[in-house]
Amino acid sequence: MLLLNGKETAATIRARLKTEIAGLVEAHGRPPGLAVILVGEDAPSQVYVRNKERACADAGIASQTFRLPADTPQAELEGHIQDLNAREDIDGILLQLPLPTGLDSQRCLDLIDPAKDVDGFHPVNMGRLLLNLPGPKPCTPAGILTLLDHYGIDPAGKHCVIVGRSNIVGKPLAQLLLARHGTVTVCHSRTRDLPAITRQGDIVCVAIGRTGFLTPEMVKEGAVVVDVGINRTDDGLKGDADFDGLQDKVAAITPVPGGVGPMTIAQLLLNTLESYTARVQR
Ligand SMILES: Nc1nc2c(c(=O)[nH]1)N[C@@H](CN(C=O)c1ccc(C(=O)N[C@@H](CCC(=O)O)C(=O)O)cc1)CN2
Repeated sequence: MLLLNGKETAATIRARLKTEIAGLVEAHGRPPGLAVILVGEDAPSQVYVRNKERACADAGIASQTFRLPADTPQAELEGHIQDLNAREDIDGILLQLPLPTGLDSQRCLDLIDPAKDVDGFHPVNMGRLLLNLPGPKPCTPAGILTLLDHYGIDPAGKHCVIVGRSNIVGKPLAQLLLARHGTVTVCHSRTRDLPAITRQGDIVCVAIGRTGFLTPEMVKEGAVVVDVGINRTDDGLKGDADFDGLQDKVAAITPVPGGVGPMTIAQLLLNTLESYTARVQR
């Protein structure tokens, strides 16, 4: 069984980016700038944002986090986004999701300048993804593709089964795998006889937020399992896949923690660098 080590792979990418960014700062006189907006007190989001801040600092990206209270009015939040759209030193804007109840995340995402949309969630960039045009790719799905590439796992011709149809993971992942010539099936809460479908998967990606949901009976011998779930349990962080049970059956699997999560952050740095490069070359 091959362990798809996202922590190590992300570290390699981040080291390369650090060198590249140092050269670009010399050439252009300023570092890439990332603005992160974090609204409310969601505990996992605080962890993810802190990890993003640390990764940026290490790579030489100037990141600023705007921490806003959970009762921030929609109009005020939208005002912040518009201010950041106008700032020359900001190349990327990221709105950490989920937002507290009562705030309309789609309206906010729609407002982010597509050229600064380092999450790739703006409808224009989602459309570009669908059409296979250049543009920022959502960080988790793009990070998964980079991880598969790193280990020489090519989705071309493979049956890729995705469990979960979120805008952040399932849908964009389906497009990226399709663009890489995978045969893609997206399953969700209304899918009938899910195990019969996951058992067909050469690559099975699970992103539904239920601890240990994907069991050995649900995958075929020699499948590749990509676990996107991060569930906080009394036994620590657990994925959506039963890692221990699957180990002896699969050809490769991502761990949680240390699998897809660190790749999400590496991809954010890549997207920020791309946005910066495009803006300094205008
Ligand atoms: N604006 C966005 N919001 C959210 C995204 C996103 O891509 N953009 N994705 C997820 C959360 N996420 C990024 O923000 C994210 C998830 C996990 C990790 C990570 O480093 N995981 C570590 C464990 C960290 C821990 O919890 O202790 C791992 O798996 O090893 C980074 C980013 C939802 N929101």
